[in-house]
Amino acid sequence: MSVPDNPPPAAAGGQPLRAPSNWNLPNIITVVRILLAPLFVWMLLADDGKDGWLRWAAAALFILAIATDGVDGAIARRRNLVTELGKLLDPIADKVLTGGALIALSILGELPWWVTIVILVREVGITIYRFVVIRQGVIAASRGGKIKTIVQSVAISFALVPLWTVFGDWIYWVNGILMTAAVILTVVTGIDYLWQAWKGRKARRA
Ligand SMILES: O=P(O)(O)OC[C@H](O)CO
Repeated sequence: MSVPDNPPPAAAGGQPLRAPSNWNLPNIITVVRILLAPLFVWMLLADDGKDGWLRWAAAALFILAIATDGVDGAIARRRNLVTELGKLLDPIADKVLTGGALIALSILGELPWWVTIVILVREVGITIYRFVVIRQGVIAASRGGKIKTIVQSVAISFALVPLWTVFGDWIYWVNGILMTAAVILTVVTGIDYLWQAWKGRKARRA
């Protein structure tokens, strides 16, 4: 999730207030979300992905970490704690969480590697692009990018929670449809970032 630009907070006399410190609550929440990734990946792989308590706990941890996506941004906006670091870190946290889950699912043989690779190439590519153009300001997540992350998160949650043990094998069809939607949105939104960048460059040259 990204945080929309906020006007700099102004004091009563119209003087801008000091920029918020990078080490504020929303950014700390974002860092904690990143640190949860290796933990749930380890929990998932520790028992070879078997549908025991470790699998359920790993899935619960992923859902908790990804569901707090909106929390850091909401606190940042409400308390005027929006920082450039936060805008950069937030999509990275999403990518570390979803990327970690996808790699673990592929290692377990539950998700084809090509799906993981296609998604990772797009996510890493857009992250590198953000760093390359960082001098012109951080590129916040687009609306499509936010929808993509929600669909990815739902698809990965369905793949992680061993719902087939409760509902039967038809749940694999649901997982397949969700993951297909996630891949399509991931590719389309990645192309859209590049298209917008190309249009912006062309406009600046004109
Ligand atoms: O489209 P991206 O790569 O900016 O990612 C979107 C963020 O994950 C939304 O929270």
